Amino acid sequence: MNKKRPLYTSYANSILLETALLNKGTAFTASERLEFNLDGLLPTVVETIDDQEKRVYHQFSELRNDLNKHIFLRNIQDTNETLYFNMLTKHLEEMMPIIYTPIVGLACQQFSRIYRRKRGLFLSYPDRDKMSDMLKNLDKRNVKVIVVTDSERILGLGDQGIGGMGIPIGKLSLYSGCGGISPAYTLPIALDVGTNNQDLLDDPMYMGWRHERVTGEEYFNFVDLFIQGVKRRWPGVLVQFEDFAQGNATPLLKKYQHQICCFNDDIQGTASVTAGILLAACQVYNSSITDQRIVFIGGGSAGCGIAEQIVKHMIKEGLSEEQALSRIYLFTHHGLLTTDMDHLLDFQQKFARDPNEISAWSSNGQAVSLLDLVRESKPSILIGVSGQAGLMTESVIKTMYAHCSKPIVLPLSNPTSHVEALPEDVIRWTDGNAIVATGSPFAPVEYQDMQKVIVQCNNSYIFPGIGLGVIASQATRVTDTMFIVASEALAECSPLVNGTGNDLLPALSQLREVSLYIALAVGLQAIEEDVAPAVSRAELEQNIQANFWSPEYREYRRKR
Ligand SMILES: O=C([O-])CC(=O)C(=O)O
Ligand SMILES: [Mg+2]
Repeated sequence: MNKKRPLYTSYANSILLETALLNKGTAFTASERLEFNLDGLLPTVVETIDDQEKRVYHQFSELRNDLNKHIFLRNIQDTNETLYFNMLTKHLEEMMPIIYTPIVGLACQQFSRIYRRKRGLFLSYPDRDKMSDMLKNLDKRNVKVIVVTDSERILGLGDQGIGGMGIPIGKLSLYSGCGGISPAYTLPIALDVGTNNQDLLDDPMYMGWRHERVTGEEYFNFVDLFIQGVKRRWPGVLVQFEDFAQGNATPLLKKYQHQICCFNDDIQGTASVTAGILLAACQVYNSSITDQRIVFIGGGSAGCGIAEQIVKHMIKEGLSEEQALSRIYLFTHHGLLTTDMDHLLDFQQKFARDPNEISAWSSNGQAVSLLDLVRESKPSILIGVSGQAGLMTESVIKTMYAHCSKPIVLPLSNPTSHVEALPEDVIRWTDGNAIVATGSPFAPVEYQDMQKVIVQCNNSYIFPGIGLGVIASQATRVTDTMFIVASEALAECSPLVNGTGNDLLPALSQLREVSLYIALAVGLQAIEEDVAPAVSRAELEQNIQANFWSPEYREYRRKR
């Protein structure tokens, strides 16, 4: 809902035009131009935001190169945020791949080369004694959502040093563009704890701290300084951890999820969207999540996060934990995880299988291969979270299909170059019978006379709605159950499930509606779990609407 009240500001002259959150450019009216000493600083004509949007969209459309398109959009964002989000919401499907996955990956890799202007906070380890000052220097009094990364695992691209800042910026664009959180309330943060990326360390243009990564106690103490500082500066703020390496992601989540309002998007957001897709697919097939057998390729924190959440849904649907776990197999670069392996990570333990159970599965007397596993365990669902291209080979998919006439195949690794299989291949290898969803966007696949839409199984379906729900309900914690209800809400939005269309998930252009729907479920759950003030459903709905920002200009008055 757009706030129609006038906005009072003491900024004037070119300062007003150079403040991206307030700038309206040629849309300042004649009386505002007089009031704010803007006469002469702008071309004569007074335009509407639609006029401006047409011009910038035309400029955008003239560009041929995706990275240049990204730079162009970021530039509009840095000069006029309202116009940027107005254009983004009008062309979400076209622009999402530019400001978000996959092109944002390239922008992170090239960050120090394409850098233009300041945005967000860079908190570097050598400045750790100045943490409070750095947080104070940012002149946003009312930050409600922070997305923070230490850039060690940017998408599937690994350590990008401070270049990882592109990710929090992109995620927060979706918070505002899809989740209706005003950009006045958002803050991207890069923790600069060094980089182990030698190319960056050797690059004379690299703009981060030229030092190997700080690790262990020093690292965790630094993150803690940051968290405590944020708690003092913006009490109650929602913190989204993004693209931390798996060795740190789970410990940080475990440490802080009961201390502050926070979540890890790669673990919990990815799990939630995947579970939502699986719930929807099960409903379409008239089966239950409890009937599925699932093989994961990759067993890192994201994969285990998905597995954890699937287990919770299975238990909710009546299985014991043991029964649920018996339906899940994790295959990593060490092979199928079994209890006799000595390098299992904490979060992998419960998914490890009894080696006796699988001892006869190998076809050549060696370790069980992925193909052996698929042949013997007969999965109905195959999930790729390996970060490695091509692991879902033709023989793997065909073997799966031989045992399951309607396979669900999710090659989720990002960006596009890291996908485990191309959707068109999976569809061909399964005679058009597979449901395929990917982490990065893919064009629809033509198969015989059908056009198959490839659903994007990306956490962007979930985190904007979680954020909106948390903010509107004033939740003080993000609980696991909020992600469970978010998945169920997402499944209810499935056009195939609710009979409004032929696709498994709503189009990206519907993300605003989806986020509103998820926010309500999340807010209700927060109230139910007593982590948010008790209000009626109607009041919560009202709060969600009141918090839902629309990228339109307001009338300005001078604050004296
Ligand atoms: O950013 C995305 O597209 C999804 C995500 O969180 C990741 O791959 O790390
Ligand atoms: Mg991520």
